[in-house]
Amino acid sequence: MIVTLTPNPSIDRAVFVDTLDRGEVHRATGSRVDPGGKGVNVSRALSAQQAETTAVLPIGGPEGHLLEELLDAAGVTRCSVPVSGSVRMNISVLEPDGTTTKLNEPGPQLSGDEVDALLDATLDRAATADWVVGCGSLPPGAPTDLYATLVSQVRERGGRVAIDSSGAPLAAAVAARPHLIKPNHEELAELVGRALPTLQDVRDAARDLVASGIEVVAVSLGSDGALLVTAHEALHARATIVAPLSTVGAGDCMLAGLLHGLSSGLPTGDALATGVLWGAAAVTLPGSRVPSAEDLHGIPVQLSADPDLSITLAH
Ligand SMILES: Nc1ncnc2c1ncn2[C@@H]1O[C@H](COP(=O)(O)OP(=O)(O)O)[C@@H](O)[C@H]1O
Ligand SMILES: O=P(O)(O)OC[C@H]1O[C@](O)(COP(=O)(O)O)[C@@H](O)[C@@H]1O
Repeated sequence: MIVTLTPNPSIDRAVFVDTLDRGEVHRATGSRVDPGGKGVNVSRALSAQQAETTAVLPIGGPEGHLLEELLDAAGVTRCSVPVSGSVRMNISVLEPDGTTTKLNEPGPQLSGDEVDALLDATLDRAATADWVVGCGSLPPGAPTDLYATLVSQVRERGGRVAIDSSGAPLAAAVAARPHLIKPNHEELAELVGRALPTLQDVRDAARDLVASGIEVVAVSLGSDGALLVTAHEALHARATIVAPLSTVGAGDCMLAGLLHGLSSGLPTGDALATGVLWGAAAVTLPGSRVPSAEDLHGIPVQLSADPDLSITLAH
């Protein structure tokens, strides 16, 4: 069972336009609404593959009601923690060539009691979980060390904990030594404070983090797939998608597949390949739709234990 904590969930509204011109009126060609937030997406991706998961999240305001309805309709088991502010709405503007422009709101102000209630609800479920995962940005009022606290408390209880965040909350969590982190290329560069133009640069940065006490550093690299580094190996996997539709939530699906593989007892390489497959399948789908079992068919994944480290990464 995988428990996700999303301190700052969202309603994700994807709006489709022919081209995006700043300052102009646009007639959208379509739109869709999905439940959102990184941990929510991890739980959605797991549920869509019949894997056991519970999403812990704050719920407040009319957007909170809608989020609960959407999660119930998707069959995602949830633990809602009532809060006084409203869940945010994040907007993605999608152009036909796959270019995605995102507008993420800050989220509601949480009180200290609301933050404590979120942590307690997550830790209550930690005993029965293979993994506890803290994901996404923090809303106003949540302390920067929220994920660091989650890491220490799950560790104290003997559980395994993964973090997918960015900036200061990720840096604080890393100091508490989670078992796994899943930064993307940009988040890893920010974490280590330098540009990482090649796969070797990414491997070296991930190795430093492993040396600091994190067991698994899985770096998602967009169209370049993902690199997973442990004390013993550096594995690379990728899948080619010719016409990506939407990358929103691809990293969350990749993390869901990786954790599902690890908790099912797959060897690390196969777990990575599962993550890359789920991430690649996600980019073939509109908005932040998560892949079903059928969506995973026919996408070949190349896995290498000895990747060409000299390649320059796409971004
Ligand atoms: N253009 C693409 N082609 C193929 N796979 C992709 C593409 N973009 C993303 N992916 C898949 O989705 C995963 C996550 O993408 P990435 O953009 O790195 O994550 P994030 O959403 O966290 O920024 C990648 O590891 C890869 O498996
Ligand atoms: O918590 P953040 O960093 O604002 O991100 C939240 C947004 O990210 C998502 O989880 C999608 O993630 P990515 O596009 O980064 O893969 C959306 O569902 C949500 O709107």
